[in-house]
Amino acid sequence: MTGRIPISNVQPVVACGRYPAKAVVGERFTVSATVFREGHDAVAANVVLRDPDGRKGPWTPMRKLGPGIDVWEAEVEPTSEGRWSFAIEAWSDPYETWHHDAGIKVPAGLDVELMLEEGARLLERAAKVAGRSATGKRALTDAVAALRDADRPVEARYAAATAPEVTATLAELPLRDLVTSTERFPLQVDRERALFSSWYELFPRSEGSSLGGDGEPARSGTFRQAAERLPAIAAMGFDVVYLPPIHPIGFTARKGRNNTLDPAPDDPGVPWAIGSPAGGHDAVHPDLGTIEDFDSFVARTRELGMEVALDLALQASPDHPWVKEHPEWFTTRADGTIAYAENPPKKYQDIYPINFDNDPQGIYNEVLRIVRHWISHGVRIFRVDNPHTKPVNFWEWLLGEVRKTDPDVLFLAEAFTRPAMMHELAKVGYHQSYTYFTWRTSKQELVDYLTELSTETAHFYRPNFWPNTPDILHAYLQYGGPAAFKIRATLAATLTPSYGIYSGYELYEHVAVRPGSEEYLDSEKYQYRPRDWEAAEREGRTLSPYLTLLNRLRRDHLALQRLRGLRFHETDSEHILAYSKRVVRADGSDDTVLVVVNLDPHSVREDTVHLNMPELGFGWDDHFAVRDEITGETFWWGQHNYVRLDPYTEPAHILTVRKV
Ligand SMILES: O=P(O)(O)O[C@H]1O[C@H](CO)[C@@H](O[C@H]2O[C@H](CO)[C@@H](O)[C@H](O)[C@H]2O)[C@H](O)[C@H]1O
Repeated sequence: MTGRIPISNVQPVVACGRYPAKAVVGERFTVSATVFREGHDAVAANVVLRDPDGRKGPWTPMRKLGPGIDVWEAEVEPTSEGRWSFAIEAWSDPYETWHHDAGIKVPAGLDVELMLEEGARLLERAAKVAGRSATGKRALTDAVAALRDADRPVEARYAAATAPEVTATLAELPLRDLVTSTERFPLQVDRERALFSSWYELFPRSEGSSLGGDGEPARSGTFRQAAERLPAIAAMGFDVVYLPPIHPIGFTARKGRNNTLDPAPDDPGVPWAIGSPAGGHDAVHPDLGTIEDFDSFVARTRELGMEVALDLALQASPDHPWVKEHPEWFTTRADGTIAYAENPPKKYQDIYPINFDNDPQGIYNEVLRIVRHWISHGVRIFRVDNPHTKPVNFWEWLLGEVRKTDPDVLFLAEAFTRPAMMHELAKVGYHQSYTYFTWRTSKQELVDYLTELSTETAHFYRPNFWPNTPDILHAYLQYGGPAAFKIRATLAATLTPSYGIYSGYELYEHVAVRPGSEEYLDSEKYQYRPRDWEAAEREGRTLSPYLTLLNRLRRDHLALQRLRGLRFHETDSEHILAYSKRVVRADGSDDTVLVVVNLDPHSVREDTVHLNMPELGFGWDDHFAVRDEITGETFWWGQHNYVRLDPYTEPAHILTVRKV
């Protein structure tokens, strides 16, 4: 049934409240609803935010967006992790109704004494509301006396009842009639890294590895060697070190270099082909070292202020212990064979997919055991490979179980598939999700996609932007030269609060295995990839100083740590993209970053940026100082601004706004 005061279109609500909306600790976000009533009496609304213990938050009145719209909103800010809730209360506002009516009738001389007495009775009632401060009470009783003081001029009596101290007192604790509440809507509040994180993907086996040759076999790097690379990653400002699977790799149907099906004897195989006689998902590859070496790697990562994210790829090489111990976990065909996995058109001939329906309880328990095993080794983040090829209700169960014991453990969904599945995975509990960003390169594509991500889906889908991954070397990077790497890193790092790069990005690695392919030549998925980081630094062949700057700006600017608050600004050229990120804090202060990017990595582009000034907190005719954090230059900007961006020097402005 509709309540006495109708309340509809409550946001943020996911699937009618079946799943929680998402926020992180300290994230201020907008709650909104449509509220109205019959007739002409005034209505108002407020949000009731409750913490995980059910305690109510501070009184949060909502404001009406504009006349005739009936949309109300307010900002709330959860302060701790856990399952919060919120409800909207709508009510009839007798004081506001009186204020409006008396404002018309008293000056017109209509029902004057009656109106003033009705006002006095209302304020008398308001003075008795429990919890009213002594000062507030006095302001109201003084107004009551003034309203009834027939010796004063009528205007003065009316003015006393509408004085700022009276309206402020009533704003603090209003008179509320016909209070109508919605149900409580769930809100999951996670630790901040669920929203704001900077990922670096690293194959530990490549650090200190050798490709062999001259009769020498290829040699794997180890956890201990990979740990030596950690300080450089931390110095660049990354905070999550993501490791592709670290488990033993199968021999049967092992793949060779460049995804060939006839490996050389010393080809190491693909890390995602998990399982060999040395163990399965709970073991470490013997070439990488021991579990103690892994523990030291995790500890060193933490010492440097970062976290390890581990790959969770639920599939098995034909040599995985599961294949012998639990043949029922796989689908056996009529000829007795098990079909290999596919993600069409990709073929994964070296792995078997799991059939979750044959022995759900057995598989569920085994996966939970594995996840808990790695949690016990200090892993608090999992990057889940191809979650869209497993049942959604399995993920809902698994993530729910983990949340019960380890609510700080985060999961990133690597589902490159249709939006319905990507959204559902986020709704049932994934904290972050990969996106289509890698393939959105034109201005219109970026505007459309980012508008969707930062508004329509922001309350349940936290995007993580990757300019490259070991599977995706976009043509833009293959043919755009170093400028393309700068441009895509700038976009990824400033458009959304979570982004990541796969190592080698800073070295501008850009050669595809063949024209038209997005696969790297000599991909690290199939072989070791030793890199001479020091020589690249020495010779200035690295983007790492720029990445360091981007990550510093992300740490320094709250606006870059939030998804909501992104606005695009008009530009004349199809090659120039302009946007701002802005956060207004509870005390009214704000943080604003303006970014202008030349999307054309080949040519200098000049253009005019037309700023939507109110979106930046300015009037249309205001002027203000901006500092380009890349070059250190300061400009004086207003509504219309000339820009010239040269991809061979700096293809972007990252401007911090100075308010004077
Ligand atoms: O299917 P996606 O594009 O989402 O890619 C992810 O999953 C793949 C399967 O795990 C994985 O593919 C790699 O491992 C396979 C199994 O060893 C191998 O057959 C593929 O050639 C190799 O690319 C991919 O890396 C991962 O991101």
